[in-house]
Amino acid sequence: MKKVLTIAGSDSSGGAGIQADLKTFSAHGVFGMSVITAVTAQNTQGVFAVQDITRDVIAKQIEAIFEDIEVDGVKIGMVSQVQTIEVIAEQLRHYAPQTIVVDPVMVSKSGYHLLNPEAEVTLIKELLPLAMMVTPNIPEAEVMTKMSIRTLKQMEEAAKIIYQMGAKNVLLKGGHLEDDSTDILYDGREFSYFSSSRIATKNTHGTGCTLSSAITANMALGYSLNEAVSRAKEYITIAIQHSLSIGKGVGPTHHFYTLYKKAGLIE
Ligand SMILES: Nc1ncnc2c1ncn2[C@@H]1O[C@H](COP(=O)(O)OP(=O)(O)O)[C@@H](O)[C@H]1O
Ligand SMILES: Cc1ncc(COP(=O)(O)O)c(N)n1
Repeated sequence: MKKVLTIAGSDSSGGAGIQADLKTFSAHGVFGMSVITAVTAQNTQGVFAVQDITRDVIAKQIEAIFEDIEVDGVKIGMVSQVQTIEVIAEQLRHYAPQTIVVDPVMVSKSGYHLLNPEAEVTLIKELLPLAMMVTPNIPEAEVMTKMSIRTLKQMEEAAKIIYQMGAKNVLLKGGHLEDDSTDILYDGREFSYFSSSRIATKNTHGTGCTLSSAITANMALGYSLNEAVSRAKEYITIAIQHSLSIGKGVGPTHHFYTLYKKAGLIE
């Protein structure tokens, strides 16, 4: 069985972060492991407190996994602070796993700064050069490039700038634009487009976490980069189509719709 690691924050409400990542891994039939960078007190309505995990405990979690288990893919989500990023980068340079997907999580859908703004530069400098792929959403790409992004043309321009920052591939997600949800992949030579109709729902908590985990799982399973993104896009689209109205705010996606359907557990 393929073994995949998420390095990210915990979301107590189970919709985003570590919890979304592990559910996505399970739904893909890969074995999920986790390094927790921060514990958030969070639900569908907001983030109410964050406890960062110390540098030493993050280092030890990574060491415990890599010294014992072969890792087929790594996904990085919420990294919170400068020292968190530095220790992750240091450890990953040492263990050098083949596939690293970086989701540059900055601000939650509810508006909370999950990444200290002072750490934005560190994330770009330390993590992008290690990344097989980086998956910014539009607001994150705007912070990274300092440009305003409203059109597909501007998404392409931004993807080129982010590529120059060191990631081998850039997947710029279009979930925050108004038209169809088109994600653009740039590999330094050409663009590929992954499109779906916009689904009318407020329940998109954890969509970015889910997409990057699905890409990582598919890459670990041996799919090519383009296939991995295409399958992940299909997965997130179904997960949003069948998202769950849990809680009073922005509800989570449905990770097991396809599995339940196949097993005849739902109509
Ligand atoms: N309303 C929607 N309908 C269809 N796809 C969506 C919708 N919202 C987001 N997506 C897709 O979900 C994935 C996550 O995108 P996005 O919401 O931009 O990221 P983030 O969760 O990081 O803000 C992308 O593939 C995007 O195209
Ligand atoms: C621990 C953690 N990691 C990531 C997100 C981003 O998810 P979203 O953009 O859907 O709020 C989150 N809310 N919490």
